[in-house]
Amino acid sequence: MTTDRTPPPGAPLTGPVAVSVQEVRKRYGDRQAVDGISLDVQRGEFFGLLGPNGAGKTTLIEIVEGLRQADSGTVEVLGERPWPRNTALLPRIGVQTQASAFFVRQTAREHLATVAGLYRKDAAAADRTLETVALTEQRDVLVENLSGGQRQRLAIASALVHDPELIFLDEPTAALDPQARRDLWEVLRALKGEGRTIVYTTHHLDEAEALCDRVAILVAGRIAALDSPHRLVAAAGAPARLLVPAGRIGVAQAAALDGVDRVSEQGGSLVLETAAPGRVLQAVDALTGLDGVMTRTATLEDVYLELTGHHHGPDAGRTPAHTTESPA
Ligand SMILES: Nc1ncnc2c1ncn2[C@@H]1O[C@H](COP(=O)(O)OP(=O)(O)OP(=O)(O)O)[C@@H](O)[C@H]1O
Repeated sequence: MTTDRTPPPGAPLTGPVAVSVQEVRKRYGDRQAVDGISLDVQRGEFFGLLGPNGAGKTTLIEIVEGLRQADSGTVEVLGERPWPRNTALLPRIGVQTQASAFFVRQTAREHLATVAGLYRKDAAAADRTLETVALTEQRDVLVENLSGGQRQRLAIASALVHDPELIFLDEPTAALDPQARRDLWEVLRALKGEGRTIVYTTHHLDEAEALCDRVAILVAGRIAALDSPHRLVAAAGAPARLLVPAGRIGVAQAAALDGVDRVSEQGGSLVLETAAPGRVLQAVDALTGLDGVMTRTATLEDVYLELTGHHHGPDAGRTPAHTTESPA
């Protein structure tokens, strides 16, 4: 049984478990791809699996999906063992992969109706799912003529058309332009809103932060962190940065402000690092006013880079991709 264990950090205190992974290991030759991973995914949860290339995400997911056999450990999916290959699970799970295959000479609707037929679902299920992923307008467009974003949505629709309880999505927003990515986020949020459990692999940390209830960060086959993005960021205790346009206050003056830990000059701004942004903002306000002053707070990407060893020092947070910016 999986329900009598202490819930993982950030998880609801009670609640049914969709996926339970206990001490799972998988070795390829001398490469320990998965090295004793334990985690639970709650039903209805949007769970992110993050980690650098080669961290073991795909191997773990494929073990959970029943596509690979673990060397040791136990896995339960919707209360069942996925290995040996458990066909009773197939109608209950949906899988979208980077290698999702399409019937390219069919229209979007024909393609989806074909997939629906494989699960003994009717064409109405295809129409409903096209609506869910906002592809109704493109229903009569040949798959080969769909844009990249539309194809990604069709791949998700193909994983959804049989109405699964649990969905595995592998980098569904890879190669999408920013607007298409944001549009897809709305589709994914709607899926969660329907109560489905989603296991989500991505290299986009902003996306994980925006969508996931909890994330596991894998490093070299082990879990380096597992919690809600918010709690991971808060626990990391990374400093906030206040950016004051250059020339408004001097470096020494800024360094002397109560609560300022470090001051540097970067790209036309004076950057004040602090663990007490409220206090420092007040002090800056009193000195020069807050016009043009920006704050940058730590993000999940900062936590990730710290854990995965790719943090390039205190300036890393200056890159917009690493930070959220908001007017002070
Ligand atoms: N079939 C295989 N045979 C041998 N080694 C493998 C096999 N599959 C994966 N590996 C190795 O196991 C390790 C984990 O790979 P895995 O694909 O699970 O990582 P990943 O986190 O999904 O990476 P990515 O983000 O690049 O998809 C890597 O070192 C990989 O080279």
